[in-house]
Formats: sequence, structure tokens, C-alpha cells
Amino acid sequence: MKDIKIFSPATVANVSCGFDVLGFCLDTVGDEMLIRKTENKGIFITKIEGYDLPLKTEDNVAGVSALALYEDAKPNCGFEIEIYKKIKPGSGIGSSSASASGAVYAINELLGKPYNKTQLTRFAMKGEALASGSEHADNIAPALFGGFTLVKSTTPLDILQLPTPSELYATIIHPQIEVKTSEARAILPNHIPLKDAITQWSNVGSLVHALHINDYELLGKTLNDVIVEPYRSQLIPSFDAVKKAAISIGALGCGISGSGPSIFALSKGQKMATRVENTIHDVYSKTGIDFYTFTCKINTEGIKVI
Ligand SMILES: Nc1ncnc2c1ncn2[C@@H]1O[C@H](COP(=O)(O)OP(=O)(O)OP(=O)(O)O)[C@@H](O)[C@H]1O
Ligand SMILES: N[C@@H](CCO)C(=O)O
Repeated sequence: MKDIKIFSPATVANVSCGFDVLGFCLDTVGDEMLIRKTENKGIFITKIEGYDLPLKTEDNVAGVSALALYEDAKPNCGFEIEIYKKIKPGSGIGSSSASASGAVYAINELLGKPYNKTQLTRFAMKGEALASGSEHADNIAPALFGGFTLVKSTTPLDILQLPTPSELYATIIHPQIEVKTSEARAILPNHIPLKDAITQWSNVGSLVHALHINDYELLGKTLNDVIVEPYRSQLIPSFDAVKKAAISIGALGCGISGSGPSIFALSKGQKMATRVENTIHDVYSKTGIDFYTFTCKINTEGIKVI
């Protein structure tokens, strides 16, 4: 195989209570990438469509992640990368992760799959470090593995795949403002009160349990974040109004997607998810800020060849 075309999905990191550890993969929305073997050695980004991003390998998260794999594998060829970007950078739905994960997934396929998904996650985390200054894997893991994932530890890297309830739908609202992950991380406190930590780890444990026993009501009760959301919600106009409206119409829960500005809501069933989407659409229409919304199932497959 000399070239490969892939779909690399958008993802929601944190899932309210699981800052830097929990994430899930979105269906239908994502980037496309074309990766080709070349005789010239090295990693070359030859085309980016959709958004204005650096072509220089070392400045692009796809390039940096691909280089990390390339330097480890030392193949007798090089690779050209074309990125057809659909996920806006700084959106909060894993734009950087889609490029980073997509690049390493595709090169691994072209090399005959020498690496497993955990090893690919490690390479793609180099891209996240470039984008945000932190090697978190909570967008990368769901993009590569699909479904819900939990990053049990980064040293050593240990990723757990969690069950995905089949009737779960995600609604995303993306206000057209940019919140850089690096800036959204910089405003967080270094120390947290013990009582908040207790609430948070009780929610994370209960969320994992809810996914395992397919309990939608319990899942909804766990979608709370007493540590990060109070700080970051101030960066997102009308966040509280959206959350209140989504929950009162019947969403299981609602929170900041990744580092924002996107907001996610989870619902049981497509009918309810559509009602939630219509409701938050109405709320945001009053802000005067450009935005778009979409609703989709949870993608249990992750990145795929197209
Ligand atoms: N291929 C790429 N795709 C997206 N962003 C890239 C890429 N290469 C470099 N970047 C840089 O990474 C930054 C965007 O990453 P950031 O983590 O802030 O946003 P995000 O991935 O949409 O958010 P989140 O991780 O919260 O979902 C921008 O500064 C952008 O220029
Ligand atoms: N866990 C990361 C995800 C965004 O990339 C954060 O919230 O900063």
C-alpha cells in the first residue's frame, strides 16, 4: 500500500468530571487526511485545506506526531501528508487531536501496523504538547480507540476502553470564538479544596459505573464539574443559560467540551437529543454570536480508512 485516506473524528475531552482523563468520540464530524509514501525520507505536509495552519512539519501537530513515530520506526521511505480540515482549530472538539491521531494512525497502517493503539497515542501526544503545552491524551485516546476512554495513567501510558450505551447521543454547540487550550489551562488553579476533589472523584467513579451498567439516569447525575468548569465557563458567553436550558428540556447533562468554547450535552435517544439541540439553538440565537450546532451518536470505531 502506497497511500491511504482516513477519516479522523472530533472528540469531547473531560466529559465534565474527568479533566485530562475522560473522553468520547463523535460520529460524522471530523477531518480527512491523505497520507502517501515517498522515496524522499522525512515527513512533509504538502497541503492543508479548510483552515490556515502551518505547513512546516515541526509547527503542525500532525507533523510533530508523525515525526515522533518516524524517528522511532526509522523506515526506508518518507511520508507526505494532506490535511482536509473540517474541525476548526481552538474549537474544543479535538481539532489538534484529530490531526495528530490521524497522522500516526495512517503512517502505522502504511508501515504494516508495527505499533498498537496505546503506542500510537504516545506519539500523538507530542502534537497535543505542541498545541497546548501539555501532553494530555484525553482527545487522542477516544479518536484512536473510539467510544468512551479513560486515561488511567500517562507514565506509563495506560488507556482503558469503557462501554458506550447504545442510545446515547451527543449535541454540540460551537460558538464561533476561539479559546486556546493553552490559555484555558493557564487560568486553572494549582490547588483544589479537598471537598471539591471528593465530589469530583465520586463523579468519575460513578460515571464509569453508569457506563458499565448502562444506567442513563446515573450517568446524567455524574456530569458535574466542580473544579474546572467554574473557571472556564467564564470564557464562554451564555454557558450557564445553555446548560440550564439543556437540562430542563431533558438532557442527561451538559458541560464544556474539552477546553471550550464548544459545549456538549448528552441525551438518551435521538428524539430527546433533537429537542435539546433545538432548545440550545434558541438560547444561543439571542446572544448575537455566530454559532452552529450538531447532534450525533457516539462513534465506537474511532479513526477509520475511507
Ligand atoms: N493540524 C492542526 N490542526 C489543528 N490545530 C493545529 C494543527 N497544527 C497546529 N495547530 C495549532 O494548535 C492550536 C489548536 O489546538 P487547541 O488544543 O487549542 O484546540 P482544539 O484542539 O480545538 O481544542 P481541544 O483540545 O480543547 O478540543 C492552534 O494554535 C493551532 O494553530
Ligand atoms: N483536557 C484538556 C482537553 C483539551 O485539549 C483540557 O481540558 O485542557
